[in-house]
Amino acid sequence: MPEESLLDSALVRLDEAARHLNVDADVIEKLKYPRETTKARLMIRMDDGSRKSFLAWRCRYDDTRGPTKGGIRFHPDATAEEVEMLAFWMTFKCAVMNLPYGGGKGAVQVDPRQLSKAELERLSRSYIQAFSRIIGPDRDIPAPDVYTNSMIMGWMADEYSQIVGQGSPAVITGKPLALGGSVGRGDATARGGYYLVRHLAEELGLAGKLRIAIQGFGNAGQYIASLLAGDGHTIVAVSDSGGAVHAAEGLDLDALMAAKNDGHSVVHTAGRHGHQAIAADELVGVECDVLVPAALENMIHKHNAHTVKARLVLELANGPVTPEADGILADRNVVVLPDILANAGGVTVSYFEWVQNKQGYYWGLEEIHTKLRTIMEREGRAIWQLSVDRGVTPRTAAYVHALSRLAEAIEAHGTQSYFDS
Ligand SMILES: NC(=O)C1=CN([C@@H]2O[C@H](COP(=O)(O)OP(=O)(O)OC[C@H]3O[C@@H](n4cnc5c(N)ncnc54)[C@H](OP(=O)(O)O)[C@@H]3O)[C@@H](O)[C@H]2O)C=CC1
Ligand SMILES: O=C(O)CCC(=O)C(=O)O
Repeated sequence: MPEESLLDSALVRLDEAARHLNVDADVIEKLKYPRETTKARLMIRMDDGSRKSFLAWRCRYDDTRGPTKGGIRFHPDATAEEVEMLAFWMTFKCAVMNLPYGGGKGAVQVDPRQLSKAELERLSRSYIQAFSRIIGPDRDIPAPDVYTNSMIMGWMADEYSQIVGQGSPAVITGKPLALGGSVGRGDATARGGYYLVRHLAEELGLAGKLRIAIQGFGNAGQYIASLLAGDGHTIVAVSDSGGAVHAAEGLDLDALMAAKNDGHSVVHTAGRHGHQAIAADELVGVECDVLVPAALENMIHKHNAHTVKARLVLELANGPVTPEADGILADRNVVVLPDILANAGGVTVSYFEWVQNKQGYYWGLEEIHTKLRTIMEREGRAIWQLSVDRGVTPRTAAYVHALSRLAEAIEAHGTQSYFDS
């Protein structure tokens, strides 16, 4: 019997949502497969004069509701299957937030930490050369993801402009401000999750000062730490790819940020500031109120889900909890605010960036924050209510919420649609 693929494991959530909604079988058939996944081999010149090649992909999963949208990941373990699964999640995330987008994702199989800045720029430009016919401001709009950032988005936007012969900022989001980026995109992923938790605090039974554990200390992890610490909550544990540190009385965030800025792991702070090194997997089970996965997929699984002490799991990462772990957490009354809602602040502010690029008129930070908070609260409230009314987990409610919008769009296109080809 063939092994279950990564996408198959993500589709479990679609099947579950379909059980709670009366949708046509055609809709499910359409959402079960990616529309197109393109593979390329990027060849770049290294600083020592040698050539090196890297596998790369871009998947446009579904464009029924608008141009496909989703980040580009640079990671040594990236695969075509992972890209398709991430693009499937983007399809549902954009529908959850009612953004006029479908879902896409891209990746390069590379450890960018092994490249010089010049090599990284050549690789980023070469990605756009390979996929320039697939992306476009009204076709497929990339953005940052794991181990990519605004500098890389800037190089990519520049390369695309060179290819099409004109400035085209709306082709990519998460750009530097100087190239048409939006204020507020930097911390948007964390800020969206932060607004969501604040809005639902009463329903979630969260009151007073909370103890927070954060897995992953990059863009999403560092910003959520700052936002929650800013409200007086205590960050008791954090991890990165190098390990984890713990301090029951609270970690010194400045020391952690300084270590990351100097290129070290958070473990570098152990033995000082009251920080104690712990095994990376122990982070999932530390005593805390809120656990924030902000690293990679499948980090909370059937072998460690029973160790979770938190009352709430706020999924800033994509796919951090496996379907088996979901069941274990639900049985133990641990609430999971799911990725397609909890981390959707990033793509929402990307949408604001794209709108500003198209209209050529730029908003201030307060306006961005208000718009983001309004959408997070509106969709978060609707999903929470749906989960209460149907007696399902917030994850299933989020999928039901998104699926009803996707089904409506698929049906509205008719039966002879370009979107069926
Ligand atoms: N950036 C965005 O706009 C959005 C990101 N996301 C999701 O959020 C998650 C994090 O992305 P982002 O913060 O942007 O990525 P970053 O590249 O900024 O940070 C990733 C972090 O994860 C850490 N990490 C990697 N492997 C492990 C591991 N095995 N255990 C613990 N930590 C690990 C990295 O460690 P180290 O620092 O040592 O390299 C780094 O701190 C991903 O799932 C991404 O898809 C979701 C929505 C939007
Ligand atoms: O900002 C975006 O367009 C997409 C971000 C992303 O890749 C994600 O939400 O997983």
